[in-house]
Amino acid sequence: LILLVMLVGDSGVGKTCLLVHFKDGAFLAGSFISTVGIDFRVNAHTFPFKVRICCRIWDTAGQERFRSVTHAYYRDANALLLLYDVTNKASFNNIRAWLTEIHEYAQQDVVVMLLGNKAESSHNRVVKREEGEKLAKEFGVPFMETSAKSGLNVELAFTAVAKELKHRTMKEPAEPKFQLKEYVDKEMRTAGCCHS
Ligand SMILES: Nc1nc2c(ncn2[C@@H]2O[C@H](COP(=O)(O)OP(=O)(O)OP(=O)(O)O)[C@@H](O)[C@H]2O)c(=O)[nH]1
Repeated sequence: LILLVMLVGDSGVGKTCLLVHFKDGAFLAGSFISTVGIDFRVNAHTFPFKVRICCRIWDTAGQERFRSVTHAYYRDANALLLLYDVTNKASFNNIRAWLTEIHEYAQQDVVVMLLGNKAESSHNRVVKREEGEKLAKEFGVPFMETSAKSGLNVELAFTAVAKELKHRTMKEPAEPKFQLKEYVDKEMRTAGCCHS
């Protein structure tokens, strides 16, 4: 069984960098090369550490002109990591539009998680953490801030989604239902990484 996780959000919010960090543990510095259409990055073997499922992660293009390509893939996605950039207000304001699209094109039970990326760049920050939290609450999705540069919550974001998908797939009635939001909150409290 292959589960499909897609990274979506405006161009330049850091989707490719987040994935590269997760995969290679390194920040992709230097020039910004925009993703063209759908880009396959990671295959099944990225999750052997804690979660034994196969996850394929797709990095999508944020640019408007590739949107129709992305739409076509939404319906196959099991989970969507929706990113905005905390140093770019427009990318945050566009989250509502992204969520509307997701509701329109994705599967009804798709797992969505909102990520405020570039959280380490405190000098350029224009979106407060509380704003992200509020928006996520409004739409009933889990939220965390991440940084592909410092590595903040990168592994947690992917692991939490993978765990949720695993629990859904296993459907073991004896086990209590996995609560993605509670898991994320707990992990962040434990790590003490809530404040950036
Ligand atoms: N400071 C900081 N910069 C970041 C971070 N993540 C990405 N960047 C920078 O943001 C720019 C865009 O990153 P990408 O990962 O290519 O963005 P993308 O969302 O994949 O863009 P598209 O492919 O066009 O959709 C690059 O110049 C990165 O170096 C981060 O966490 N912190």
